[in-house]
Amino acid sequence: MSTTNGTASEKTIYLGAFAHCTSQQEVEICEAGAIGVDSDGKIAFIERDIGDIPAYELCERQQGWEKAKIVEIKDQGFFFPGFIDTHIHASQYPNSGIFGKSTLLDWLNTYTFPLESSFTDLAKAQRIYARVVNRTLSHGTTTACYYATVHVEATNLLSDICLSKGQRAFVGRVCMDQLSPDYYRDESAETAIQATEACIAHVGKIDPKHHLITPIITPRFAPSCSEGCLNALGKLAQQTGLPIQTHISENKSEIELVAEMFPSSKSYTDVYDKAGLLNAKTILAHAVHLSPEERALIRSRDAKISHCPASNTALTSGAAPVRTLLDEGLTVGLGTDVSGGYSPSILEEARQAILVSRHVAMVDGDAAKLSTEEALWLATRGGAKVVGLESRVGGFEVGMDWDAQMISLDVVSEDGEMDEAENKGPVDVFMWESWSDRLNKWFYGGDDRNTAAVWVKGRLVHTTPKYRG
Ligand SMILES: O=c1[nH]c(=O)c2nc[nH]c2[nH]1
Ligand SMILES: [Zn+2]
Repeated sequence: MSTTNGTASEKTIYLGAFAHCTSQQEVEICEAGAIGVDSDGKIAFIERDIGDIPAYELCERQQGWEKAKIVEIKDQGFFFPGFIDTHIHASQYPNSGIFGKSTLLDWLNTYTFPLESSFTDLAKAQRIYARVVNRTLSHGTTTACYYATVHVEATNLLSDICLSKGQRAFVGRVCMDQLSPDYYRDESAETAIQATEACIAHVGKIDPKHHLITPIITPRFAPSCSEGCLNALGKLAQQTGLPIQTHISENKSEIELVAEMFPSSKSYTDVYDKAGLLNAKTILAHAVHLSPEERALIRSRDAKISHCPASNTALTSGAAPVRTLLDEGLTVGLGTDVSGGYSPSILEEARQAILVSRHVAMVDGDAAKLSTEEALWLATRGGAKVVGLESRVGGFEVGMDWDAQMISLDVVSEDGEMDEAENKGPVDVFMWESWSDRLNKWFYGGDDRNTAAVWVKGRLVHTTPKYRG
């Protein structure tokens, strides 16, 4: 049962192992836990060592929880916070995996603009957006920062779909009034602003308090926006207090283009800063080739970074220096950047973050390597900070929302057999592994077949047959 504001209506106690990041370097694994979630979808209590206490006794122990529903992990799995995708193009989902040998600027013209321009067709938009929301939920993404297209109706449809399916989402109508094809662009800065305001007004009607859906101001990137458009979007951000998302410093040709197009700006970052688009609610995707001065400016404005390693590798954009970004105190999360990135899975993105950090380490030294714990931190707590929701999601603490996933692992029996009908996941557990080993096996080998169930604000938004709640 869900209420209109997208929260659970039944008190529930989640029983079994749970894991979450307690710092950038540490994952707490609790083998026998109990997490009580109230009717608003908020965590009301956490018990860390319930031992063999039966479920009914647990309910009686907590005043007012006698009739609570119990959801128990029955295999060797664990609860984990939902993932946060800080940068994904919902409209590009059908192009996942289609990029050939292209690099950013020809990729946009060859693959991306033709697909995005077709979102005048609302039936097509409905089909694609329903699919991408289902798919990301099935991979455990409880919060997503979406780019839609320039089309107001289709962008509003994406907001409607996220709301009805219960995914927490930031939905951006893309602004692009220059250097874009004639068949796909805003006529002028004024029309870009009007269309953005129309999308903001729509969310104001369907979710006025932004319980789940928040509009996000979205200049595509500096080359596709005139100075007038950037300035007007900066003003709109200031008037509304809404967050901002854009791309920065992804590819060397793009950076040269920005320098040519904005000769009075000191850097790519300065273009956004001058327009009033660089503040604590700004999400900058990629940030591969930033200079030390640009990183210092971003830090001073408290703007956030979405690291998109799969996309950066696929489009040969470069390897973002994540260790440097973190050491300098910048806030970083992960973005799938579908369809520059080929996968809608943040777990896959976290693995890619680790592998890319190895490539950086081969040049810069071992300190550049990210650990499993750090990658999981970026996927949850880091992402939560990037979207300004760190007090509500990304971990398990009293008062936070129950945005969570149930991870299930298949257990190989004593004789080496498995019930193939029941066990279809990619990760086998032999029961001699430590909990930390199990977490690593899921991290490197797992996929959506391990994501048995997903909740947002306590509302069950995705299940597989593995879920027996
Ligand atoms: O990865 C990217 N995807 C895009 O759609 C885009 N547009 C501008 N710059 C971009 N980078
Ligand atoms: Zn992108």
